[in-house]
Amino acid sequence: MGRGVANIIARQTPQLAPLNLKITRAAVRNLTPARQAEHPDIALTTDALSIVNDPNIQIIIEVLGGIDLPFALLQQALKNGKQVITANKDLIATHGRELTALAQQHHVALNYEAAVMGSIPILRTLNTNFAGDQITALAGIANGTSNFILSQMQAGSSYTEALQLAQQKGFAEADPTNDVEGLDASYKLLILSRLAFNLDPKLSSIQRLGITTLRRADFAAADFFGYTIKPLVQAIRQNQQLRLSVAPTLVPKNHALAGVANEFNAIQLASNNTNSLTLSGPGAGSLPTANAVVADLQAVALNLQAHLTPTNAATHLEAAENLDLPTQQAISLTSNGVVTGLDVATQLGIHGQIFASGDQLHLLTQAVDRHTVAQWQDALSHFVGIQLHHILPVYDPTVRGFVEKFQSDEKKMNITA
Ligand SMILES: NC(=O)C1=CN([C@@H]2O[C@H](COP(=O)(O)OP(=O)(O)OC[C@H]3O[C@@H](n4cnc5c(N)ncnc54)[C@H](OP(=O)(O)O)[C@@H]3O)[C@@H](O)[C@H]2O)C=CC1
Ligand SMILES: N[C@@H](CC=O)C(=O)O
Repeated sequence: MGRGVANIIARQTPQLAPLNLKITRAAVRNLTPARQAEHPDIALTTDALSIVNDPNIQIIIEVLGGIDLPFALLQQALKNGKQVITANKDLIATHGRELTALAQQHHVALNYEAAVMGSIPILRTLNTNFAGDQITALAGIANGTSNFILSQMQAGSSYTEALQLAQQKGFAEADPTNDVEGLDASYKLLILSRLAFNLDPKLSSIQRLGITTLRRADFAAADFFGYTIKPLVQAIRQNQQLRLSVAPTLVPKNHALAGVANEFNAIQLASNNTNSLTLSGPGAGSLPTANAVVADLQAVALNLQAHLTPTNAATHLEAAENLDLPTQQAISLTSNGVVTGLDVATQLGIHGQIFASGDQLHLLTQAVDRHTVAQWQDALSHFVGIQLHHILPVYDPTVRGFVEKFQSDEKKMNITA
């Protein structure tokens, strides 16, 4: 992404030109004469700390990745009075509070729009558009790599092929484990929760499930039940309580989020005044996410020009408690050919629908609480003749304040049907 930022700044658009922005130094891990020759105006170094301590530099943009090194670098940068921009959700989710406090203390900016949902200006929207409103829930797709992989699998690719393509296209993290295990989206959900609800949930309070156990059979079953599968982040607020989840989730086929494909991300906010607001755009990739970094850069540079002291969001956060809401589930199993879906449903007390295809069994269940899901998981892992693949949640937009929009979508479908 660093290259994307440099390319955009070099274009000197009419909005950027008057700001006189110039990249003078950049840190890379592998420095070669050929690489330096590609960027004659930028002094490359492998010593990132020397940039942070350079008195001639006003603004630091961190796009290295990781947690410990950027944390040390950005602490030093803020103490040195530099404006800081980062795209690093791992860092902001983990140490955002300390860094924000440090930025406040030194009267400098700490901006991180690119860290959440790439090109979508969601943090700016949360910071500026809901002053007189209260957000009650949010739902969306926050990881481009997972959405890309699931979209490609639905179109016929294997998981491995799809992941390799996501890596080639620069969507995945250097180590894609965080993408496919839902940790990247969880970090983004923590940051969103702070800005949307002024609450500070713990990473461990997120019900998290990765996409690695999904198979093509799951898409066929979801389709039969009237759904598609999307890597969804969800947050529902009731007073000081939050229900947070990151999981491949069955989304009704007629819902707006079902149509968000490949590396695109989207977010729907439910609030008291606006009911439902949806934003969508590329969530990963060099230029779209660099665009968000440059938007932060413009804001910081305009503040510097106007000698304004920046304000940093989410400084007074309250602890969040866990909320449990009954949710429908989709159970995916392989049978030995003797055990039927009805056997499983009867044994577990499931009232729902069954889809069987060869030895693959899928059950769409009634809404249950977390405790029941855990009991089912335990029972199915000991069930003779059955192999459990996963239990996925089902998205119910009516629970979270998107009621009117969802109903109007349904009416539209009925009229055209
Ligand atoms: N890719 C995307 O779509 C998005 C990424 N992000 C975030 O942006 C950050 C960067 O991601 P991305 O651009 O994909 O990552 P890359 O791995 O492509 O780029 C990281 C850059 O940082 C340099 N670097 C890493 N470690 C060091 C170090 N110790 N000292 C000096 N230079 C170092 C690397 O140098 P070298 O080239 O020599 O290895 C490389 O140029 C991450 O925090 C990521 O989560 C956020 C939104 C979207
Ligand atoms: N790896 C991330 C990049 C952007 O945050 C993703 O796939 O969404």
